[in-house]
Amino acid sequence: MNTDALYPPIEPYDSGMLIVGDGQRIAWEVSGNPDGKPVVFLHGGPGGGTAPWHRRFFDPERYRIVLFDQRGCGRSVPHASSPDADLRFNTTAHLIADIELLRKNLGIAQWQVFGGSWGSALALAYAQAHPDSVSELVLRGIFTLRREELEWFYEGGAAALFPDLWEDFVAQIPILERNRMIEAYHRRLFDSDPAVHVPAARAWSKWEGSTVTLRPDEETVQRMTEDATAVAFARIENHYFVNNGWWTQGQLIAGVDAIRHIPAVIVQGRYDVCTPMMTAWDLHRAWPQAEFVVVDDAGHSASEPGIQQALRRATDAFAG
Ligand SMILES: CNCC(=O)c1nnc(C(C)(C)C)o1
Repeated sequence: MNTDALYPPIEPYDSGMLIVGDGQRIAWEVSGNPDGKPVVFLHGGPGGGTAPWHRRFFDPERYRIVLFDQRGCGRSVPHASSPDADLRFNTTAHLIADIELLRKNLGIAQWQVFGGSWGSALALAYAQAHPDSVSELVLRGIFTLRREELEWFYEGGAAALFPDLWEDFVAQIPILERNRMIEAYHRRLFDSDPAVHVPAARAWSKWEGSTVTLRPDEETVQRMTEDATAVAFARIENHYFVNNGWWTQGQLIAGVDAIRHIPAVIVQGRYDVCTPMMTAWDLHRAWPQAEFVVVDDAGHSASEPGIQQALRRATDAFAG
C-alpha cells in the first residue's frame, strides 16, 4: 500500500480497554499531541477494526488522535469470531453510545469525526444524534445501508464488473438460495460448525477485499481473509445488513438538517465499486454546504493515493 500522502508512522502515548456494558470492552488508543485538536477515527465494515496506519491521516503536531475498535472486532472483546459470539448487544445504537462514553472518559468536549464507508454511516448517525459533540466531519466512501446499496454489492449489481470474483462469492451458496445472498450467508456465518462458518466468512471477506481497491491489492485480501478476522468481519457486517443498520430507508440523508451547520468534507472515489457514488451524490445534493470531492482515479479504499491526498487535505485544513 502506498502511503506517501500520509504523515509518518507514530505510536500511541495512551491506550486501554473501556468497559461499555453488556459484557463488552472496546480497545482504544490516543496518539499525536495531547493538547491538540481532538479527532476520532471510525473504521469501516462494520467489523473492520483499526490499524496503525489509520493514525497517519492527521498531523501529529496538531491533532489528538483517537482510534478505537468497535464492538466485537480488532482488539475489542468478546471477539465476534469466538464460538459463543453474541451480537445482540452489537447495534448502531450501542456503537453511538460507546463513542459518547469514550469521548467523556477522555475528557473531550467536542471532536472531529472521521469515517469511511461504514465509518461514514456511523459518523452521520453519531453526529445526528449528538451534534454538539462534533466539531467537523470528514467522510469517505459514503455508505448508508439503503436496500439499493446492499443489493448493488451483495445481490448481483457489482457482479457485472467482477463476474469472475462473483462466481467465487456465490459458490458458497446453493443455487436455489442465491436470490437472497445476504440471508443465505447469514445462515452459514452463524452456523456453530467452523467447517461451515469459516469458509463462508473467507468467501464473504474475499469478495469485499478484492473489490475495494481500483487495482488488485493482495495484501488487503490476505489480511481480510485470515480466519478470525474474516469471521468477525463477515458476521458483524452481515448482522448489520440484515437489520439495515436499524435505520429506516434513507434516514441518514433525510437527517442532514441536524448537522447542516457542521463543517464537513465528503471524499468519494469515482470508481468505488463497494459503495458506489450514487449515495455520495444523494448526500451532496441534500447537503450542498459540505465540501464534495470526487477522486477521479480511485476506488473505495482509504488506501488509494488520491483518496489519501484528499483526506489529508481535509484534516490539514480543519487543523487550521
Ligand atoms: C460494505 N462495507 C463497507 C465498509 O465499511 C468497508 N469497506 N472496506 C472496508 C475495510 C477497509 C474494513 C475492508 O470496510
